[in-house]
Amino acid sequence: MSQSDSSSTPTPAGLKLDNLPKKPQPNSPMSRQHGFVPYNSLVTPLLTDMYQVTMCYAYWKANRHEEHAVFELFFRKNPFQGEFTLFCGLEEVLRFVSSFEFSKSDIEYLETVLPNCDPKFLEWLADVDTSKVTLHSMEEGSVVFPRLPLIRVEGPLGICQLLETTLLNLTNFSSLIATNAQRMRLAAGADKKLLEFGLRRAQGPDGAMTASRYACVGGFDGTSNLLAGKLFNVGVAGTHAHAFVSSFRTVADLASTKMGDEEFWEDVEKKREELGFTNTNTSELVAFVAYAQAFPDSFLALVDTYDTLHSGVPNFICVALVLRDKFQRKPVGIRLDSGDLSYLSRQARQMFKKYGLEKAIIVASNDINEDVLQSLSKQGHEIDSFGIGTNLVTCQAQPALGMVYKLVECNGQPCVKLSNEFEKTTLPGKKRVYRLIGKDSVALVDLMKHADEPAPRPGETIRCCHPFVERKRCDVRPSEVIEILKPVFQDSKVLVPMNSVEDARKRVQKQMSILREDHVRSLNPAPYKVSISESYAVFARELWQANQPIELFE
Ligand SMILES: Nc1ncnc2c1ncn2[C@@H]1O[C@H](COP(=O)(O)OP(=O)(O)OP(=O)(O)O)[C@@H](O)[C@H]1O
Ligand SMILES: O=P(O)(O)OC[C@H]1O[C@H](OP(=O)(O)OP(=O)(O)O)[C@H](O)[C@@H]1O
Ligand SMILES: O=C(O)c1cccnc1
Ligand SMILES: [Mg+2]
Repeated sequence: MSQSDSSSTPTPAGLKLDNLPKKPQPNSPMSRQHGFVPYNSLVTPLLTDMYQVTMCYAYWKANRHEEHAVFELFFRKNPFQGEFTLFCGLEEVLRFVSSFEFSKSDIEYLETVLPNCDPKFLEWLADVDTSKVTLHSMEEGSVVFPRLPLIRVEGPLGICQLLETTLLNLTNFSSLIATNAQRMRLAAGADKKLLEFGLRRAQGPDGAMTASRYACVGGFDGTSNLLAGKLFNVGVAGTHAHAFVSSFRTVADLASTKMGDEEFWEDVEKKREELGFTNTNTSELVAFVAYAQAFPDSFLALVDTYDTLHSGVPNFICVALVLRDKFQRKPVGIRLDSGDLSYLSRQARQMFKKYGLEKAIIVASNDINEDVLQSLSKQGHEIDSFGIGTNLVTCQAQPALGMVYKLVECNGQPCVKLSNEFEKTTLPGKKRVYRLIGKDSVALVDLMKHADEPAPRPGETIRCCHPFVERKRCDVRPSEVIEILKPVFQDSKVLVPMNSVEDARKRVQKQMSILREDHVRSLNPAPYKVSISESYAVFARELWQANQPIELFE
């Protein structure tokens, strides 16, 4: 398998999409300050729903656009019937927020969409920036749970409102993909190589780039997507397709039957006779020789074009033995792309052992998903590496994560949204979030407190209440307390390092290791506790009650 990998962290400037440049506005104080721009040139203030701009206009008309607002971004249910989620997309959010400004042509377009609006609003909009916006966030790659604020956005109401859709767009899919990838990693086992093969099936170019990047954050080892390799500095790898095998017919299709000055093809044919593989497909054997001539130290053959066990694997063995024994080169292995992957991988391994090729690697692909990985792990198999495309990048098992962005405070007053479904009721007011860690470095509970309550301290007994079910409470005495919602953007400055994929991937591994096994198992996992302090519980309940009209029955 041809592979490349590099671990150095690229500079932000080096990460710009070469072929889709979004140049910062030349005179913008923001862009001058950071030079951070989103990877994707479509990520601009106009990549939003129209209602954000119309609401902003109405706030402006009511002279409320400068009122101080606090919004929180969160989701209500973990995806894939699981009990954990990986939070991702922060870096692109920071790139977006720090370069936020409407271009002249954006404003001209908005004028056509809102022809009757006061021109002074558009003048105001043309000057809008995020210098008065503050962001607190979970780290990229954090393990997170329902109802926790993942990003808190504070600042002028009109401007914070304008950020909603884009922030959701940038966090929903990246978090979903990273979570999907991590679930596949758990199902496959830590020792397997996982490769993302989904570019051809992804939801357009940006879906593909996001999937390649966050699959690697979530635990994949690399991707077949070369542009992702270049831009995100992730490992790339690949084998070959059926077209390569079926394009060859006879030995005349080889430019030469030799490798260097030595005969190659004849020796391979002799080997086939010697081993008694009389029925294998000769055109496939020719294709394998051609591939080995091009990649003598990374020869990996797709073996299912004609017949995996009666042609592909024996042909691979013939070429591999000649490569190794005559040329002292390194055959790598095979790829299985159809059939029973458990059975075929075990049969192939047995054949490899018989001919002294026991170290040859077996890559498997073909519509693999989390369930197939789980099932293969139970059945037993000899696969070293999985190539996974469609079901990873399209998140077939759940195509969207329901991240939302809700107003929790405005002009110093807490705000709520009530709902018949209690999960949809919002938690009002500005909150701080703590992860309480137990004796064995295991995460016990996440606790939300009102922003002006004192932080919990290690060693003290802390009463933790269920956000909605009053009788559900527990006491926790943590060994460690970590504040997990941290400042990331203030006074036009990004306050955290821009993560490389590798940093985020390491964070994912570290964070997964503090979760109890029962929260991550695939079948009926146990929910992780997300709780609120007693005093916050009293405050929230009073507010919910104050806002809920009381019906009169007669
Ligand atoms: N041992 C196994 N246990 C569970 N699932 C498997 C096993 N082997 C393969 N699979 C999965 O079963 C499905 C087989 O799909 P399908 O029937 O379309 O493939 P195929 O007929 O083997 O190959 P193709 O149609 O591509 O020639 C795939 O999703 C594959 O990942
Ligand atoms: O199955 P996925 O998880 O999406 O992995 C990627 C697939 O893409 C390639 O073939 P393609 O599907 O294009 O053709 P094939 O089905 O005929 O092999 C490859 O051989 C894999 O089967
Ligand atoms: O390199 C491969 O084998 C590959 C890449 C993309 C899709 N399917 C297979
Ligand atoms: Mg396929």
